[in-house]
Amino acid sequence: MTVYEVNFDGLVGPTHNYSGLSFGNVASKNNAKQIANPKKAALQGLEKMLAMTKLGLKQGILPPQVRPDTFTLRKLGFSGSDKDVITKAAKNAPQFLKACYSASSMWSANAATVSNSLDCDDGKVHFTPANLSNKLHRAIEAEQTSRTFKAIFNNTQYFTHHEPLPHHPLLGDEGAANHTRLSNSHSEKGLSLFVYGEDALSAIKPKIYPARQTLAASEAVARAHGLSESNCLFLQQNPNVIDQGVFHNDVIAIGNENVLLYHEMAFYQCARAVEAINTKYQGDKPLHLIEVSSDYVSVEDAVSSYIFNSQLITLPNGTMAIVAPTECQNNDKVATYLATLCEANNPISKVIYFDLQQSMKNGGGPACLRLRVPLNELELSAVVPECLMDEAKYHTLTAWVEKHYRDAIAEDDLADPSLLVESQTALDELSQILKLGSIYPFQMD
Ligand SMILES: N=C(N)NCCC[C@H](NC(=O)CCC(=O)O)C(=O)O
Repeated sequence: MTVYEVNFDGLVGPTHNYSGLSFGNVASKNNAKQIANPKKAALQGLEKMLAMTKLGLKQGILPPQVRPDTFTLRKLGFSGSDKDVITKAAKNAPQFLKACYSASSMWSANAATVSNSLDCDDGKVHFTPANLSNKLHRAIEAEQTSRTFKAIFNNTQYFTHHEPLPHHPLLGDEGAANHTRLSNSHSEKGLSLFVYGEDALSAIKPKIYPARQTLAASEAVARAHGLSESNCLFLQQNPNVIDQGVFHNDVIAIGNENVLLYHEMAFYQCARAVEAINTKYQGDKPLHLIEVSSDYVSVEDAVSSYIFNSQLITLPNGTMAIVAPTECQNNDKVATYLATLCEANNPISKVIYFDLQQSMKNGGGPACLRLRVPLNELELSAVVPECLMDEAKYHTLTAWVEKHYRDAIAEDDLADPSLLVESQTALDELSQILKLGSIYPFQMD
């Protein structure tokens, strides 16, 4: 049966802002305190989703989380009405208020690790929401992510949902941003490549920035999903590139079916890592391991342009395309490299550029904005259909964004309690558009 890679993009939430929350993510730090445009951010994301459907791909939509997260603020000791909670947090702990206001669930590559049912011992699609333990503003996503997935993929005949791993430094899990799958095609068994930032038992670690994904977490996810040893490979990310701002593997490598595009500095002991991939790969189609030398694209250019955070997609005609941010087009070296790549002997035939600047300024490129969910036709028919994109849904959602979103949010706006009311009103309406029922805590009171 054909398996489609269905990209579920995180719809940008109404509180999108730049708070400099992600230590180790260069863009987040550089753009902190700038004025964000949530309306533009959401429309840029929807544009990409619609374009994917026009290319003939299946496209899903993941609703944003509710922000500000007053439930977390209450756990932190702020009490009274919601208005009181926000006012007190703004005055006494602005850093916590910012964490509870982040629209970071848009970066759905970090929402979960998802395994193709062909790879899992029980023949079901497995989901493990990422605990995102390394950053407070992201760690608070896990609970709602679980609820949302259970609502969208709500058929136990096809889908198995695991709990996020426990929050502990040994078990930091950042989801699919550190997982890719190599295979003849999505419709055949594949090799799961898990890339971790650190192993607690080893001294090989970054020195400046945190490694967010641990080996123990990757192993636990593979175990829970029932992946076989012969179909999994655990590789360490090069700690030196983490220290240059490569906070997830998807900022330095991207895979799709029988192609892996990676920077020569991506992996710890890169030559050995590549040998291990070659040895374990079981497909009979040639595996294209495309190494990008620093002579063509430096790590610095990779981080500023996000070339590896492109989506590598298989088009209906069997060739592949790279969906890249316009920052790549604006960097001569990177644009030249991409043009050359399309001419070379590999399945990649074209580059499609998107303006995703609002998300990019927080370190989130095209690949961060989507979670790959491999689904065969039966599994796809079990997904809540309203969560799949088409032209009509695009128009409904753009109208919804135009109605509810602000076009500017600055740091001081976070103290304004009316933003909470606007956000909840918008999401209440969205959960009805997507026919998801009451998935948000404020709807359950
Ligand atoms: N590479 C992938 N898959 N995802 C990118 C996530 C970007 C996100 N940025 C932020 O959370 C910044 C929020 C702020 O600073 O306001 C992060 O660092 O976790």
